[in-house]
Amino acid sequence: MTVTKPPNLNLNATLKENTTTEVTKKPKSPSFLVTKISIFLGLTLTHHQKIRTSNMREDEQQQLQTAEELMQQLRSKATELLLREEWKESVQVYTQFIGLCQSQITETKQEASQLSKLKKSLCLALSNRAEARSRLRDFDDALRDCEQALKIESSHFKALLCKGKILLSLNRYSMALDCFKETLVDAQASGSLETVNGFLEKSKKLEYQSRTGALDLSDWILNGLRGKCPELAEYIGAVQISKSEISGRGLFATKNVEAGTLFLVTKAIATERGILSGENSNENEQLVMWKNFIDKVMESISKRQRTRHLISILSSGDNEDEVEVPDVSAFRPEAEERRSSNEKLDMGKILSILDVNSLVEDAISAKVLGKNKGLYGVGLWALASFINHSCSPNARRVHVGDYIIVHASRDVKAGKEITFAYFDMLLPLEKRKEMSKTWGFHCKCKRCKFEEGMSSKQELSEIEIGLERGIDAGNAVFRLEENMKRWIVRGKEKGYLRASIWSAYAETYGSERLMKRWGKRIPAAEAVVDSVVEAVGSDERMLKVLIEGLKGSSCGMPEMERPIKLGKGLYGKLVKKQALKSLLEI
Ligand SMILES: C[S@@+](CC[C@H](N)C(=O)[O-])C[C@H]1O[C@@H](n2cnc3c(N)ncnc32)[C@H](O)[C@@H]1O
Repeated sequence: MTVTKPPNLNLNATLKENTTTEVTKKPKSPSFLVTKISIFLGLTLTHHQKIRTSNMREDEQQQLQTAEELMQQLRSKATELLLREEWKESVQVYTQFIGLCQSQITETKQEASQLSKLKKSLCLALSNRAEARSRLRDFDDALRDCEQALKIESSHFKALLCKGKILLSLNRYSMALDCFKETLVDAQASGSLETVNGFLEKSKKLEYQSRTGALDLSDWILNGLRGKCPELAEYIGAVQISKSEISGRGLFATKNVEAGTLFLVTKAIATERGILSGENSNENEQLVMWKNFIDKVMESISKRQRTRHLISILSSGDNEDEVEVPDVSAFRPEAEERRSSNEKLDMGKILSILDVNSLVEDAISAKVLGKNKGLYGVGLWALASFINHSCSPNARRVHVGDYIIVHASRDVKAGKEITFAYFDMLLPLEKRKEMSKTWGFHCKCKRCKFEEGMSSKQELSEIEIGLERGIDAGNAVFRLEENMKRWIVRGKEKGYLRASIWSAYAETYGSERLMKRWGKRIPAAEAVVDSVVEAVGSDERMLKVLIEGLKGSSCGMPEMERPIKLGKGLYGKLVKKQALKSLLEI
């Protein structure tokens, strides 16, 4: 919406000084405010100049009248700005109005009827300022405005409606639901029944989702991910934060779950997205995106005490084993707001925290639903930041809009640490070491420890080097399989080594020529896929091999169950079986 500012109202410049005027501060005297505000706003000065020059001459009545006139002008300016969606300026003018109104109430003698009129005006102004503040995503202050308005009039329709909307934005669904229920009383009279019912439905749906984790994105997915992303609710499943053997703290399952089960759904503290110019994308493009991302995080910290607190408990990479282990309940949207701001959080620390915890949405180990191709995204998700990396992960992340959904990519037992891959784990040890180095750590996962123990095996490095130099993929697979028999490698460990040269397996199973030559001397694709999935969880590339194999055979229903299970590990329980089939194109 393009709008021009009203004439004579250079609010940005003139009101700067007043932007910090808070309703909680002690109100200034009416005459002081009247004069000051009039000058700032360039309103009808003659009256107020009179007040200033003949301060003592004017009687109280005249002052009241003047204040009333000024309040009227302020109110209409603020309303005009609100309608123009000039939120910041509207907050500023409402702040002036509210200050004046409060001082009229507390510091001047008013008749009962006049006092009640003033209180009504104050309530409305507080509700309107809350609306403008919430549009600026200044939710803490907006909520305070609503609460102040509701202290004056507990059933004030606009304040309740605005409070409900803010609570929804803060993902406090059950509180929002209660709030909207209260607005029902006056909704009919104010002609807003339909709006209120819409909000009621929405909060009911989200409250249920956040309690049960029951998400169903089937329709949206079957519809080709077109249109707006579905609305999601934050959800925390059977998880807790504890000390990790990998490093510092980690997230742990508190009960046995099967592949596909949701662990958590959380909204980003901030995200930044942009289209990079593909292979030619230069460092500058990414730097600009990161700068914007950091700005957004900073803004969020400055506006919300809770964000500040949550960020302050994330790892900055230093002394990770000594930092406190927070309770997972601190991440529930309805958790008590922390009012204290004694957390030390300077710019240097914030940058380290972002460095350690930010995730790139379209990493190979993540799934992004409903986003244009080529869109690069980075974000910070507080609770997901406690998930350590593993090269044999048991969870995956799916990105939908600003939400991250973390689910089990294979069955997970109670008490096990939940891990996902920060980078591609279908690579040999040395390549993965290089990747973890760029993340600033030396990977201590079970698979890396096992493969480090195998590094003395000359044959293994010969296979890897051979592959880099372009030896026949089938030959590499054959050699690894034969060597594993000799080394007596079993179970999951077989899966680890196979995962390390997965590209050779995929190439072999996908090539008629290679299968003709090696097919009878290497294990069947399904058995290899099963062992790799068991070791490192579901991945699209294994699914591809499986589906290609199935397409080539006349498969019956039992064979379909395998890709469906793999698909669940990939997409979680976000999609019903039918939608999953169409997603997998089977
Ligand atoms: C997003 S945080 C994960 C949570 C972190 N452990 C904590 O206590 O807050 C990422 C940091 O955890 C540590 N980390 C994660 N995965 C690891 C791994 N596989 N091996 C060693 N350190 C790891 C690294 O210090 C990394 O910078």
